[in-house]
Amino acid sequence: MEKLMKSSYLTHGKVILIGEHSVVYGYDALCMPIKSLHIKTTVEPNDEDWMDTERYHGPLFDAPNEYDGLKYVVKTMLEKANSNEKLKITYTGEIPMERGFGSSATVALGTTKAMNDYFKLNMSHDEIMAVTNHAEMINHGKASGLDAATVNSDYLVFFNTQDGPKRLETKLGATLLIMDTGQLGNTREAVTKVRSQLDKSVDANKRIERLGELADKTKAAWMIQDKEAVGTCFNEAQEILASFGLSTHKIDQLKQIAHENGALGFKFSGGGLGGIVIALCDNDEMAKEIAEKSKDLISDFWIEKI
Ligand SMILES: C[C@@](O)(CCO)CC(=O)[O-]
Repeated sequence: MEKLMKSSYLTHGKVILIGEHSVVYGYDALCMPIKSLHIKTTVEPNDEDWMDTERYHGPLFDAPNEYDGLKYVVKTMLEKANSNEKLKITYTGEIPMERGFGSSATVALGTTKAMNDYFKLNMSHDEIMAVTNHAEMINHGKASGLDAATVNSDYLVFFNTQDGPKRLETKLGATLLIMDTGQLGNTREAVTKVRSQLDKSVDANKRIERLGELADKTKAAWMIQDKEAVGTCFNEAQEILASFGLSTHKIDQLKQIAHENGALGFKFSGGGLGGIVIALCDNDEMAKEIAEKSKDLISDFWIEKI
Protein backbone atom coordinates (compact mmCIF):
# COMPACT_ATOMS: atom_id res chain seq x y z
CA MET A 1 0.00 0.00 0.00
CA GLU A 2 1.14 3.51 -0.79
CA LYS A 3 1.89 5.47 2.36
CA LEU A 4 3.80 8.45 3.74
CA MET A 5 7.24 8.15 5.40
CA LYS A 6 6.09 10.14 8.37
CA SER A 7 2.92 11.95 9.37
CA SER A 8 2.17 14.51 12.09
CA TYR A 9 -1.04 16.05 13.31
CA LEU A 10 -1.53 18.96 15.71
CA THR A 11 -4.62 18.94 17.94
CA HIS A 12 -5.67 21.48 20.56
CA GLY A 13 -7.35 21.13 23.96
CA LYS A 14 -10.78 22.14 25.28
CA VAL A 15 -12.43 23.65 28.33
CA ILE A 16 -16.04 22.80 29.16
CA LEU A 17 -17.88 25.97 30.14
CA ILE A 18 -21.01 24.23 31.37
CA GLY A 19 -22.81 20.90 31.02
CA GLU A 20 -20.15 18.33 31.94
CA HIS A 21 -21.69 15.09 33.17
CA SER A 22 -25.28 16.04 32.22
CA VAL A 23 -24.14 15.98 28.57
CA VAL A 24 -23.49 12.24 28.97
CA TYR A 25 -27.27 11.82 29.54
CA GLY A 26 -28.35 13.77 26.46
CA TYR A 27 -28.53 17.32 27.85
CA ASP A 28 -26.93 20.38 26.23
CA ALA A 29 -23.40 21.61 26.98
CA LEU A 30 -21.13 24.48 25.99
CA CYS A 31 -17.44 23.85 25.40
CA MET A 32 -14.61 25.98 24.02
CA PRO A 33 -11.42 25.01 22.23
CA ILE A 34 -8.16 26.12 23.83
CA LYS A 35 -6.09 27.04 20.83
CA SER A 36 -2.96 27.82 22.87
CA LEU A 37 -2.56 24.24 24.19
CA HIS A 38 -1.62 21.49 21.74
CA ILE A 39 -0.47 17.94 21.35
CA LYS A 40 1.45 16.90 18.25
CA THR A 41 1.08 13.26 17.24
CA THR A 42 3.78 11.86 14.96
CA VAL A 43 3.54 8.48 13.24
CA GLU A 44 6.60 6.89 11.63
CA PRO A 45 8.04 3.43 10.95
CA ASN A 46 9.70 1.66 13.85
CA ASP A 47 11.48 -1.63 14.51
CA GLU A 48 9.82 -2.13 17.85
CA ASP A 49 6.44 -3.69 18.53
CA TRP A 50 3.62 -1.11 18.50
CA MET A 51 2.00 -2.74 21.53
CA ASP A 52 5.07 -1.90 23.60
CA THR A 53 3.90 1.09 25.60
CA GLU A 54 7.49 2.22 26.16
CA ARG A 55 7.23 3.38 22.61
CA TYR A 56 4.88 6.19 23.63
CA HIS A 57 7.05 8.78 25.24
CA GLY A 58 6.83 12.33 26.48
CA PRO A 59 5.12 13.57 29.62
CA LEU A 60 1.69 12.38 28.57
CA PHE A 61 1.59 8.73 29.32
CA ASP A 62 1.51 8.57 33.07
CA ALA A 63 -2.19 7.99 32.66
CA PRO A 64 -2.89 4.28 32.24
CA ASN A 65 -6.55 4.69 31.22
CA GLU A 66 -5.55 6.58 28.12
CA TYR A 67 -3.57 3.61 26.80
CA ASP A 68 -6.58 1.43 26.24
CA GLY A 69 -8.40 3.88 24.00
CA LEU A 70 -5.18 4.53 22.08
CA LYS A 71 -4.46 0.85 21.61
CA TYR A 72 -7.95 0.55 20.14
CA VAL A 73 -7.22 3.45 17.74
CA VAL A 74 -3.88 2.01 16.60
CA LYS A 75 -5.32 -1.49 16.14
CA THR A 76 -8.39 -0.24 14.27
CA MET A 77 -6.39 2.01 11.96
CA LEU A 78 -3.91 -0.80 11.16
CA GLU A 79 -6.88 -3.03 10.29
CA LYS A 80 -8.36 -0.34 8.04
CA ALA A 81 -4.97 -0.03 6.32
CA ASN A 82 -4.70 -3.82 6.12
CA SER A 83 -1.23 -3.47 7.61
CA ASN A 84 0.74 -5.04 10.44
CA GLU A 85 3.52 -2.49 10.24
CA LYS A 86 5.34 -1.66 13.47
CA LEU A 87 5.01 2.05 14.15
CA LYS A 88 6.56 4.61 16.40
CA ILE A 89 3.93 7.06 17.62
CA THR A 90 5.18 10.05 19.56
CA TYR A 91 3.23 12.70 21.44
CA THR A 92 4.69 16.06 22.35
CA GLY A 93 2.97 19.15 23.62
CA GLU A 94 1.89 21.19 26.56
CA ILE A 95 -1.58 19.89 27.45
CA PRO A 96 -1.43 18.50 30.99
CA MET A 97 -2.99 15.03 31.28
CA GLU A 98 -6.06 14.24 33.37
CA ARG A 99 -6.93 17.83 34.17
CA GLY A 100 -10.08 18.38 32.09
CA PHE A 101 -8.34 19.76 29.00
CA GLY A 102 -9.52 16.83 26.87
CA SER A 103 -6.08 15.21 26.63
CA SER A 104 -7.50 11.74 25.97
CA ALA A 105 -9.73 13.00 23.13
CA THR A 106 -6.81 15.05 21.80
CA VAL A 107 -4.43 12.09 21.54
CA ALA A 108 -7.17 9.77 20.21
CA LEU A 109 -8.12 12.27 17.49
CA GLY A 110 -4.47 13.10 16.73
CA THR A 111 -3.58 9.40 16.37
CA THR A 112 -6.61 8.68 14.18
CA LYS A 113 -5.87 11.63 11.90
CA ALA A 114 -2.11 11.06 11.74
CA MET A 115 -2.59 7.36 10.91
CA ASN A 116 -5.30 8.25 8.36
CA ASP A 117 -2.77 10.53 6.62
CA TYR A 118 0.16 8.10 7.04
CA PHE A 119 -1.70 5.26 5.32
CA LYS A 120 -3.52 7.62 2.91
CA LEU A 121 -6.86 6.13 3.97
CA ASN A 122 -9.00 9.15 3.02
CA MET A 123 -11.47 8.42 5.80
CA SER A 124 -14.50 10.71 6.06
CA HIS A 125 -14.98 13.13 8.97
CA ASP A 126 -17.70 10.85 10.41
CA GLU A 127 -15.46 7.76 10.22
CA ILE A 128 -12.61 9.62 11.98
CA MET A 129 -14.96 10.83 14.72
CA ALA A 130 -16.42 7.34 15.15
CA VAL A 131 -12.95 5.87 15.87
CA THR A 132 -12.09 8.77 18.22
CA ASN A 133 -15.39 8.57 20.09
CA HIS A 134 -15.09 4.83 20.54
CA ALA A 135 -11.63 5.36 22.07
CA GLU A 136 -13.22 7.85 24.47
CA MET A 137 -15.85 5.27 25.43
CA ILE A 138 -13.04 2.86 26.27
CA ASN A 139 -11.18 5.55 28.24
CA HIS A 140 -14.12 6.84 30.28
CA GLY A 141 -16.63 4.00 30.37
CA LYS A 142 -19.31 6.33 28.96
CA ALA A 143 -18.56 9.35 26.78
CA SER A 144 -20.80 11.99 25.25
CA GLY A 145 -18.51 12.91 22.36
CA LEU A 146 -18.33 16.54 23.55
CA ASP A 147 -14.56 16.48 24.13
CA ALA A 148 -13.77 14.92 20.76
CA ALA A 149 -16.10 17.37 18.97
CA THR A 150 -14.46 20.40 20.63
CA VAL A 151 -10.83 19.37 20.17
CA ASN A 152 -11.78 19.10 16.51
CA SER A 153 -13.38 22.57 16.41
CA ASP A 154 -11.94 26.05 16.01
CA TYR A 155 -15.09 27.59 17.50
CA LEU A 156 -17.11 27.47 20.69
CA VAL A 157 -19.30 24.38 20.54
CA PHE A 158 -22.90 24.01 21.67
CA PHE A 159 -23.48 20.27 21.86
CA ASN A 160 -25.85 17.48 22.65
CA THR A 161 -25.53 13.81 21.81
CA GLN A 162 -28.56 13.85 19.52
CA ASP A 163 -27.73 16.86 17.32
CA GLY A 164 -23.92 16.85 17.66
CA PRO A 165 -21.83 20.06 17.67
CA LYS A 166 -23.18 23.48 16.63
CA ARG A 167 -20.70 26.30 16.23
CA LEU A 168 -21.18 29.55 18.21
CA GLU A 169 -19.30 32.60 16.99
CA THR A 170 -20.63 35.24 19.41
CA LYS A 171 -18.10 36.61 21.92
CA LEU A 172 -19.23 37.14 25.50
CA GLY A 173 -16.91 40.13 26.04
CA ALA A 174 -15.36 38.77 29.24
CA THR A 175 -12.18 37.06 30.43
CA LEU A 176 -11.91 33.44 31.46
CA LEU A 177 -9.31 32.48 34.04
CA ILE A 178 -8.42 28.79 33.91
CA MET A 179 -6.47 27.46 36.89
CA ASP A 180 -4.89 24.05 37.27
CA THR A 181 -5.33 22.60 40.77
CA GLY A 182 -2.40 20.31 40.02
CA GLN A 183 -4.61 17.43 41.23
CA LEU A 184 -5.20 14.70 38.67
CA GLY A 185 -8.85 14.32 37.82
CA ASN A 186 -10.15 10.89 36.88
CA THR A 187 -12.97 11.18 34.36
CA ARG A 188 -13.80 7.47 34.42
CA GLU A 189 -14.16 7.51 38.22
CA ALA A 190 -16.18 10.75 38.13
CA VAL A 191 -18.57 9.48 35.42
CA THR A 192 -19.08 6.23 37.39
CA LYS A 193 -19.73 8.20 40.57
CA VAL A 194 -22.49 10.23 38.91
CA ARG A 195 -24.05 7.22 37.21
CA SER A 196 -24.29 5.25 40.46
CA GLN A 197 -26.21 8.15 42.07
CA LEU A 198 -28.54 8.49 39.08
CA ASP A 199 -29.36 4.78 39.31
CA LYS A 200 -30.54 5.22 42.91
CA SER A 201 -32.04 8.67 43.30
CA VAL A 202 -34.83 10.64 41.62
CA ASP A 203 -33.40 13.82 43.13
CA ALA A 204 -30.01 13.15 41.48
CA ASN A 205 -31.79 12.87 38.12
CA LYS A 206 -33.51 16.21 38.73
CA ARG A 207 -30.15 17.85 39.50
CA ILE A 208 -28.66 16.49 36.27
CA GLU A 209 -31.67 17.81 34.34
CA ARG A 210 -31.13 21.20 35.98
CA LEU A 211 -27.49 21.19 34.79
CA GLY A 212 -28.81 20.79 31.25
CA GLU A 213 -31.20 23.73 31.76
CA LEU A 214 -28.30 25.81 33.03
CA ALA A 215 -26.37 25.09 29.83
CA ASP A 216 -29.35 26.39 27.83
CA LYS A 217 -29.61 29.48 30.04
CA THR A 218 -25.88 30.06 29.61
CA LYS A 219 -26.18 29.89 25.84
CA ALA A 220 -29.12 32.34 25.85
CA ALA A 221 -27.20 34.76 28.11
CA TRP A 222 -24.05 34.36 26.00
CA MET A 223 -25.91 35.35 22.84
CA ILE A 224 -26.93 38.69 24.41
CA GLN A 225 -23.52 39.10 26.12
CA ASP A 226 -25.02 39.04 29.61
CA LYS A 227 -21.91 37.95 31.50
CA GLU A 228 -23.48 38.36 34.95
CA ALA A 229 -26.18 35.83 33.99
CA VAL A 230 -23.53 33.45 32.59
CA GLY A 231 -21.63 33.75 35.90
CA THR A 232 -24.77 32.97 37.90
CA CYS A 233 -25.26 29.79 35.84
CA PHE A 234 -21.63 28.76 36.46
CA ASN A 235 -22.12 29.20 40.22
CA GLU A 236 -25.26 27.08 40.32
CA ALA A 237 -23.63 24.42 38.13
CA GLN A 238 -20.70 24.24 40.56
CA GLU A 239 -23.10 23.67 43.47
CA ILE A 240 -24.84 20.85 41.60
CA LEU A 241 -21.58 19.20 40.52
CA ALA A 242 -20.32 19.44 44.12
CA SER A 243 -23.55 17.79 45.35
CA PHE A 244 -22.44 14.69 43.40
CA GLY A 245 -19.19 14.62 45.37
CA LEU A 246 -17.07 15.82 42.43
CA SER A 247 -15.51 18.91 44.03
CA THR A 248 -12.44 18.86 46.28
CA HIS A 249 -11.28 20.91 49.24
CA LYS A 250 -8.82 22.76 46.99
CA ILE A 251 -11.53 23.56 44.44
CA ASP A 252 -13.69 24.95 47.27
CA GLN A 253 -10.79 27.11 48.48
CA LEU A 254 -10.22 28.45 44.95
CA LYS A 255 -13.94 29.18 44.64
CA GLN A 256 -13.82 31.31 47.78
CA ILE A 257 -10.80 33.29 46.56
CA ALA A 258 -12.45 33.86 43.17
CA HIS A 259 -15.68 35.12 44.74
CA GLU A 260 -13.86 37.33 47.25
CA ASN A 261 -12.07 38.99 44.34
CA GLY A 262 -15.11 39.74 42.23
CA ALA A 263 -15.44 36.73 39.89
CA LEU A 264 -18.80 36.69 38.13
CA GLY A 265 -18.89 32.91 38.22
CA PHE A 266 -16.79 29.93 39.21
CA LYS A 267 -16.87 26.20 38.63
CA PHE A 268 -14.61 23.29 37.96
CA SER A 269 -14.39 22.18 34.35
CA GLY A 270 -14.32 18.60 33.02
CA GLY A 271 -14.84 15.44 35.02
CA GLY A 272 -13.90 16.99 38.39
CA LEU A 273 -12.26 15.30 41.43
CA GLY A 274 -9.35 17.68 40.73
CA GLY A 275 -8.23 19.06 37.40
CA ILE A 276 -8.95 22.58 36.22
CA VAL A 277 -11.32 25.28 37.48
CA ILE A 278 -12.66 28.30 35.62
CA ALA A 279 -13.44 31.77 36.95
CA LEU A 280 -15.48 34.12 34.79
CA CYS A 281 -13.97 37.60 35.12
CA ASP A 282 -15.04 41.03 33.98
CA ASN A 283 -11.59 41.78 32.56
CA ASP A 284 -7.94 40.64 32.43
CA GLU A 285 -6.94 42.62 35.54
CA MET A 286 -9.48 40.77 37.64
CA ALA A 287 -8.25 37.43 36.25
CA LYS A 288 -4.61 38.29 37.04
CA GLU A 289 -5.57 39.36 40.55
CA ILE A 290 -7.43 36.10 41.24
CA ALA A 291 -4.56 34.04 39.79
CA GLU A 292 -2.09 35.92 41.99
CA LYS A 293 -4.20 35.37 45.12
CA SER A 294 -4.56 31.68 44.24
CA LYS A 295 -0.90 31.07 43.44
CA ASP A 296 -0.15 28.84 46.45
CA LEU A 297 -2.98 26.49 45.46
CA ILE A 298 -2.43 26.13 41.71
CA SER A 299 0.24 24.64 39.46
CA ASP A 300 -0.51 26.84 36.45
CA PHE A 301 -3.06 29.23 34.97
CA TRP A 302 -4.23 30.57 31.61
CA ILE A 303 -6.14 33.72 30.70
CA GLU A 304 -8.45 33.62 27.67
CA LYS A 305 -10.51 36.40 26.13
CA ILE A 306 -13.98 35.06 25.47
C1 LIG B 1 -17.56 14.28 32.32
C2 LIG B 1 -17.75 14.50 30.84
O1 LIG B 1 -19.02 15.14 30.65
C3 LIG B 1 -16.70 15.47 30.28
C4 LIG B 1 -15.27 15.05 30.48
O2 LIG B 1 -14.37 16.03 29.94
C5 LIG B 1 -17.71 13.17 30.12
C6 LIG B 1 -18.23 13.24 28.69
O3 LIG B 1 -18.86 14.20 28.30
O4 LIG B 1 -17.97 12.26 27.98
